[in-house]
Amino acid sequence: MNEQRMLLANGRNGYLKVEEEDMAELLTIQIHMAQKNAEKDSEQLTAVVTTPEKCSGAANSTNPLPLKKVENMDQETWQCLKLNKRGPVNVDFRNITYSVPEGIRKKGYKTILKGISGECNSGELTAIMGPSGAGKSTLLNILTGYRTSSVSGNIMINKKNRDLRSFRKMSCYIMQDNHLLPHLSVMESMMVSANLKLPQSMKSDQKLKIVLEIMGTLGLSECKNTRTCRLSGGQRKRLSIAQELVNNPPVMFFDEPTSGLDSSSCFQCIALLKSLALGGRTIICTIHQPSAKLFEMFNKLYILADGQCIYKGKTKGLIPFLKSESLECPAYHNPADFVIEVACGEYGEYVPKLVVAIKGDKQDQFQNGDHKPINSDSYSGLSDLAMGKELPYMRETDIVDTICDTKVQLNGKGVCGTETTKDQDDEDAKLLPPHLHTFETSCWTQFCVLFVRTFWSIMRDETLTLLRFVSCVVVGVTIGLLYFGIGNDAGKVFNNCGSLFFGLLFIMFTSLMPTVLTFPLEMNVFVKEHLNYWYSLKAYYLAKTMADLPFQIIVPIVYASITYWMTAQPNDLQRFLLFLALITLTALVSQALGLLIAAGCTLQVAVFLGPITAIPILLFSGFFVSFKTIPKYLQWLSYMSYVRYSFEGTLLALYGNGRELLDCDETEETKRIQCMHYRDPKNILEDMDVDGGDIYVDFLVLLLIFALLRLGAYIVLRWKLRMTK
Ligand SMILES: Nc1ncnc2c1ncn2[C@@H]1O[C@H](COP(=O)(O)OP(=O)(O)OP(=O)(O)O)[C@@H](O)[C@H]1O
Repeated sequence: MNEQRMLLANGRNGYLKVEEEDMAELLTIQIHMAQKNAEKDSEQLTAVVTTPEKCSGAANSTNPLPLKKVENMDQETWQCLKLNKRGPVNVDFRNITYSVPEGIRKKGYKTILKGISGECNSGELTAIMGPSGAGKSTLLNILTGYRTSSVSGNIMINKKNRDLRSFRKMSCYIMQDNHLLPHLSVMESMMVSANLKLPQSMKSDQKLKIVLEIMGTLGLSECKNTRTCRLSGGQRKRLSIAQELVNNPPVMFFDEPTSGLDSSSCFQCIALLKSLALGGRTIICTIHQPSAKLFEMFNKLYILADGQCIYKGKTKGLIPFLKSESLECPAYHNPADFVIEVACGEYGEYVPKLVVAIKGDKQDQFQNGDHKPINSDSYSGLSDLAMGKELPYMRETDIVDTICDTKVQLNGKGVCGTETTKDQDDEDAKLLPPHLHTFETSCWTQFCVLFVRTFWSIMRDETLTLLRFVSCVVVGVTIGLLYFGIGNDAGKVFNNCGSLFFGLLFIMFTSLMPTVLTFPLEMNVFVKEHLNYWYSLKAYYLAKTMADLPFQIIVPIVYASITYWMTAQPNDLQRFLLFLALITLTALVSQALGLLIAAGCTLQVAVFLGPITAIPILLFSGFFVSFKTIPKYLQWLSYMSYVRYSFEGTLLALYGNGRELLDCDETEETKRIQCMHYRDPKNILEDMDVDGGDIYVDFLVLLLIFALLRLGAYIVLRWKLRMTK
């Protein structure tokens, strides 16, 4: 009775007949793939469900089985939503408890999940529901493996203990906020995903075919050239799903997939999840309060109230279950609303009663189905693994058994069914064959793909990139005009030092602030993609910093070239090149500082902290207060100020190394004395307190600070990733 049979007729107006007792009475899906252009690029997935909205809960089994009409959906497209050549992946969790420290001093503990258990099977769409604060997102984060610390209990994959790394590889987590890079088009975003998530050995045209198929199926072909920042909420959601679908993961998690969508888009979204589940995947999502129409599309429900499970089982079993506990859903009332009201205590203190009831003998009655996954073809990867062969495209699900078996063989005892802890995960990871831990592509490929993506993102960020260039030209010309031709004038030495210092200050802020402003936003995308196993932190960090390098170099070079000649600094190539190098190095150090601040803070904190850190750096740079006049107990701060080395180096580059005497045109007696004093560049260096300095030491120290800041930013990023767990 519970078998699913899908009959697909080839051709544009094929009919898909799905027989499934569980869902037969609940919905009639009509997936309409409208063809808008000759190449089928504009296919739009629209789905219409007709379902009784009354609070019947249980299905009427005498109804004739509905015929699902699929228009314009050829077999190839349907295949795209199907999970081929995979065994089912069932996720079981037992006795999950999660506590967090509570209170300002964190002395107490708050238990958010209180020993809950359940199972999510392949071929099913499971909804985790409950009132706000019930613990839905927490449970989802634990199931996905995004949260591992302070969690106790067992999570099992196909009845065997979960190995976190390999599970991450075979699953994906689509978060509530669709974190996408705004300046990439839909097609480009998809190709980045394909190039990172599909095996390196796969040919480009094959990857393109997969991408086009998925885009067509999810109705994204029409907007393939649209930048993601211009997509609608529904399109953004579909793009997030499409990106993860590229490698055909058998387990997909969604956090509030319908949030922010209108009712039609909500319906399209859940219809899509349903299609993915029908394709053989295990689909688990949290949902707040679905409409009756959406509610009935779910195969299974897992309802939480105050961290405890008050119902788990088939959707159609909910109303009979509540009825058996004397909770009668009023006629024409949405069952989803009703159960949330019950969970909130609107009908009295029913939660403890329901918790006990669903834990007891009633769970079998409502929970288990007679579920049978669609794809039961099994694949034994064990022999391949044993032979050290590379496993073919996306067979992780099949590897699940192998992983556990391998562990059992390796450690000589069964580890399945033991408590899942972070240490355990780490321990397990060590036991696994190394190639199962790795990403689909090599570190070099990841770097190349991410480098190109970051480079184009910066190029297309017209506002910021253009602003950086325009401001450097405008400020450069303004400074040039303000201090025009003073570089060789002994009477205007201090004005010249002021122009040099202002140049460093300008370069410092134009490098620091864009990084501080943009990096925290990018972090969300990075965390999502990294945790979904697209690429390593190493590859990302290298690509990110290298792609920004040309911009960090060009801006100071343009600025320095304009001001150097306009302010008539010495006509000497060596001095000019040293000046350029120092300005550029200052820009790089500032960017590294911005990166460190942005990596460790939220956007709000970073925006505040960025300019604030600049104050002591500038104060102790030697321009406002000379080193000798700084109180002894504060002098160490001067060594920390990288602008001190930049400024000292700049003065040495321009006035040091045996520069000829400067011009002096002063006629006024008092000024002439000072002017004659500063004709000798040595006196300038002496009075600026840099005469004992060495320009090459300045370069070395700047390079050292740059390296330390970059390393610091990497460590902070790594630490932050750990903290998210
Ligand atoms: N790190 C934490 N420290 C303290 N309390 C926390 C922490 N994380 C979660 N909580 C609390 O745990 C409870 C469950 O949070 P969770 O985000 O899982 O709820 P939810 O059911 O997803 O709610 P919503 O539907 O409103 O998003 C909330 O009361 C929340 O305040």
